[in-house]
Amino acid sequence: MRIEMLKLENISVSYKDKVVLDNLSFSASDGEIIGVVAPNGTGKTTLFNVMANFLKPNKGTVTINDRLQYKKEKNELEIHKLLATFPEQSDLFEELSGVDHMKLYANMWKGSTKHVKEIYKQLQMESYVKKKVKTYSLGMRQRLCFAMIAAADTPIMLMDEVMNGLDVANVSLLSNHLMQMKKDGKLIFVASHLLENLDLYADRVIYLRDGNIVHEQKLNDTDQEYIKVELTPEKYETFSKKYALPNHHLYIAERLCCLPIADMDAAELEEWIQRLLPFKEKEITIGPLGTVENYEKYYHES
Ligand SMILES: Nc1ncnc2c1ncn2[C@@H]1O[C@H](COP(=O)(O)OP(=O)(O)OP(=O)(O)O)[C@@H](O)[C@H]1O
Repeated sequence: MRIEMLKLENISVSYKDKVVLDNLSFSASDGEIIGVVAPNGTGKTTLFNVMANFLKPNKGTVTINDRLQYKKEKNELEIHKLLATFPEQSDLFEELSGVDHMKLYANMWKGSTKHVKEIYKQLQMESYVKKKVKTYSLGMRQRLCFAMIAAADTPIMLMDEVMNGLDVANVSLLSNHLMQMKKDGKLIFVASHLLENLDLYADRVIYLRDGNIVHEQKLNDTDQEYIKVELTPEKYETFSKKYALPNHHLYIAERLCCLPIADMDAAELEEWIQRLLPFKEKEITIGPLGTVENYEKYYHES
C-alpha cells in the first residue's frame, strides 16, 4: 500500500502585506516525482521552505508519513531524518573534495558511507570526485550537489533548480538517476524552469499562481488528450468560423489549437484531422498537453 508521505493543508505565507501562499493544500505519496512550476518570484522556494520547516507558515499544517507534524521538537528531528533538501552551490566548501561532501551528507542522514562510491560511479564522477571543489566547473559542482542529496538517500527529497547550468548529457544522466530513485520509492519534488525535462520523469506537475495551485497536470493521463496543431491567429479565426469547435477546445498562447478527443469516435477524429490539414503550419499531433503547453496556457496572459 502506498504511503501518504507529505500532506499540506491550508498553507498560507505572507511577507508584510504580500501574500505568497494562500491556503494551499496538496498531498503526495511514495514513488512519485512532483514538478513545481511557476514564473520567477511566485513562491516555489517559499513552498519548499515550508515543507522543510525552514519557514513557519502563518497558517496551515505539514504532515509527513501520515502522522508527523512540525509542532513538537521530537517530531522535527524525526522528520529531518526523512527529508533532505538540495544543497546550494554556495554551500560547498572549496577546500574539501567531492567525496568528502558526499560522506558528510551520508553520515548526517544515514549514519553510513558505504553507498557513496556506487553513487559517484553511477553519476560518472570518478575522475574528479577526490579533487578539491575549488577545481570544479559549474556543471561539476551541480552534479556534486545532486550526488550529495543522493548520498543522504532520504525517502523525501526537495530539489530546487536541480538541473541548473548542466549540459544536455548531464541533464540526461541526472534525469535517469531521478527515475531510478522514483522506482526505489522516493517522493521527489523538483522545482524547475526546464519544462520539457519535467515531461520525462514527473508524474504530476503543479502550477503556482496567486499563492495557490492553479493547475495540476497528471502526465500519462490519457483522459485529457487533444489533437494539437499550430495555427496563426488569422488561420485560427478562419478555422473556428468555418467549423463549430468541440467543447473545451483551447487556443494556447495564440499559436496552438487543441481539440479534446475524449468525446470523439474514430470517424469524428478522422474528420477533424481532415479539416485541419489545409490549415496546419507544422505537424498535427495527438496527446496530452505537455508542461510547456500548460505553462503557456496558465502564464501567457499574466
Ligand atoms: N524573506 C522575504 N521577505 C520578503 N519577501 C520575500 C522573502 N522571501 C521571498 N519573498 C518574496 O516572496 C515571493 C516568492 O519568492 P520565492 O523565492 O518563493 O519565489 P520562486 O518562485 O522560488 O522564485 P524563483 O523562480 O525566482 O526562484 C517573491 O515575491 C519574493 O520577493
